[in-house]
Amino acid sequence: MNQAEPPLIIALDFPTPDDALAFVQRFDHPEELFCKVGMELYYQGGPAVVRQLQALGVRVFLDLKLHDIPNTVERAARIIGGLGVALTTVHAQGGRKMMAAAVRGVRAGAADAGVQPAKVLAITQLTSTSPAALRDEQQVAVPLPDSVNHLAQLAATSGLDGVVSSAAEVAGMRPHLPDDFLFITPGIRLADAHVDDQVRVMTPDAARRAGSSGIVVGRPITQATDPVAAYQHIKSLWEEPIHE
Ligand SMILES: O=C(O)c1cc(=O)[nH]c(=O)n1[C@@H]1O[C@H](COP(=O)(O)O)[C@@H](O)[C@H]1O
Repeated sequence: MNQAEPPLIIALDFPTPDDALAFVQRFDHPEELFCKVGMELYYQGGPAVVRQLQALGVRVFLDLKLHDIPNTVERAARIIGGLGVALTTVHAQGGRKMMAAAVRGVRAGAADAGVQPAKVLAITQLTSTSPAALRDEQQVAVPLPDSVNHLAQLAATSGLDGVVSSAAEVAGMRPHLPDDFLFITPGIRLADAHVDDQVRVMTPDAARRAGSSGIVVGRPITQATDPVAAYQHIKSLWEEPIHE
């Protein structure tokens, strides 16, 4: 992957490091991949699985969605910062002080280890959250896109580099945020495909047109009969030139 291109990030939601590494090695050029290590794989494989992927040249998004008091988050983020990953996440709902603490922690850890600091993304509203669940379960009275937009602005003014949301909310947020702010969007499905537990979904090409900076795709690739072909197909849709 040309690193200047907006990335297609594969969510390596596998139960063991062996599964994840075997998956990555199906590709002729693992060094062209950008992969997400989430809770399932990290809780089993720890920092070692991150380092094994990095040794294959894979760029890593370590998605642990930190959400705790600022001191705890800062100390955990310091360890993440030392791993030399490209991206990491915290929950915007932890608030301004917690998000700022995460950025401080990541930067301190990166400086200690002599690596580039990860960009820190805020989770806004999970793509599995429906407007009804936001209203009835979380008791958030504003429409879902307004809540996402509010959390994105809170993240930006807390020093974060971007947000995670559905691609459906990107166009509404962009005008209110800095030009280099990142909009990383999971909840990607091909047209007419099973959405699994996702609610706010978009196709790869619609996400691109909506202004996503990068997409995260898991099961449509990892559970495909031919994952390499599925990756290439989704990548070609994502990278299709936009015709206005
Ligand atoms: O932080 C994330 O990456 C994330 C945020 C979100 O709102 N929704 C979401 O699906 N994700 C992650 O994106 C991936 C989506 O996987 P699939 O639904 O299998 O494509 C999973 O690893 C989720 O943990």
